[in-house]
Amino acid sequence: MTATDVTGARTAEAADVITGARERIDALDDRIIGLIQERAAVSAVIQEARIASGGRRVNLSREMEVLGHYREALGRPGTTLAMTLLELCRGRV
Ligand SMILES: C=C(O[C@@H]1C=C(C(=O)O)C=C[C@H]1O)C(=O)O
Repeated sequence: MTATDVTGARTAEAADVITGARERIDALDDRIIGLIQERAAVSAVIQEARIASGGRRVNLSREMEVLGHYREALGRPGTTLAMTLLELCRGRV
């Protein structure tokens, strides 16, 4: 397969731009995944402390704050993203 095949570009110049930009996206995705894993670890500390104190794993008022934060920054899809993040961090409710 040629670079143009793989990228969908019709010229070698466009294929070069796409290949370089895809490398940056892959690096960004690795960082995003690392940040999500770090978030989940911090979230687990909070959840374990609350459960050990006799409380519940989930705190809905805090989750509303998190959802609002993402919605304000990213619009409607931000809410969907935040819901997925919450599920990754505390499991399904
Ligand atoms: C981390 C917490 O516990 C749970 C997980 C949350 C999260 O990952 O952001 C938010 C609320 C809670 O359901 C918290 O209360 O802050």
